[in-house]
Amino acid sequence: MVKDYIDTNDFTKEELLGMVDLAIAMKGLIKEGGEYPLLLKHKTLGMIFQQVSTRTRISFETAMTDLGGHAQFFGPGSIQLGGHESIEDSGRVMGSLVDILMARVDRHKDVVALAKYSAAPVINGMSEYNHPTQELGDLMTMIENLPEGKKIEDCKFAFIGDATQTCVSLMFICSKMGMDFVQFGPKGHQIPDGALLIGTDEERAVFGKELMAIGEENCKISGGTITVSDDISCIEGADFVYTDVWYGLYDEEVSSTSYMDVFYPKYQVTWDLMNAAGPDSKFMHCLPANRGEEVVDEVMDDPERSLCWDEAENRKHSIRAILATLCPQSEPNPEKATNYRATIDECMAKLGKQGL
Ligand SMILES: NC(=O)NCCC[C@H](N)C(=O)O
Repeated sequence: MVKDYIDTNDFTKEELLGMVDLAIAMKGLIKEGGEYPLLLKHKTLGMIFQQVSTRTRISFETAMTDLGGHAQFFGPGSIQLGGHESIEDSGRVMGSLVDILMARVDRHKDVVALAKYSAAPVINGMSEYNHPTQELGDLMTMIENLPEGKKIEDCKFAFIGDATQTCVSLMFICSKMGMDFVQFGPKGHQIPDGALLIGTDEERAVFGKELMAIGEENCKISGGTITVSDDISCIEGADFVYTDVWYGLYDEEVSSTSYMDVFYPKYQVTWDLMNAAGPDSKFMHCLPANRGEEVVDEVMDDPERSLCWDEAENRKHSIRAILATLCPQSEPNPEKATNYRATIDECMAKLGKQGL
């Protein structure tokens, strides 16, 4: 398995499903009152955030505590990546000070560089390109809520609205799993347009084609399909209907047109839209939501068909599994440590204190 969790395309379908199995098992163990699985006792996670975060930060920090470890928070502005210290140097230094790192970055290339130079594994906590920890949590939520008689590869997934990094990420994981993925969104904001990515229209269009090519490669192996359309009939039969904000963390850099004019009302998730997918379709959202914009309250708060609260909780459960999978564990070796223990005892005795 690769060292870092930067992109789910670096993992096989089986490896990703293995992490979901681990996540569901640890969630069950803790919920049933079993002991916390202290798999990362004394391990430290360094968390770098160049963008704000609620779910991701809390999930990582809580997950480390649950596993017996500790998390350090470096908020926006507190650590430079490529400022007065180069990313190479920060990666080398931080990777030697902690056991595992996560970073939510302004630019995807920075989390890639961090991983290259850090000896410790690096987890991508979201970039302008993708959001792989959200992917695993969402896969877990779908697996826990499969329609009766269906396997994950039998399911259809409809993403409504803008081709955000969350949308692109869901295209990656759905195509990896062999699902039918649909983006129902307006032209100019579809995945092949590279809508959320930074750059000129031409650069984004080239990048959008590359994104589609990655998904299509996944489909060749998995048997999945990818459809992008501005015709609502494309969402018919969807088991999961997902949306994200129309104006997110990275849009300030690229968008000046009114997003309401582009998306409202056609791409708002209402009961009519949910029922156009099917009477039993389930609603999902990575959150935070702009209620009354991309989704109406009645859908988001529906106790039967909205999964978005379970989905938010599953961020923690899935991140626990990612950490347990990637963070190196220490093998205690009492015999080898004997000399060091004797020296420590001597030093402590000189200080008039108790040794080990
Ligand atoms: N659940 C999350 O981590 N949400 C992060 C916000 C994603 C949204 N597409 C944004 O860029 O603002």
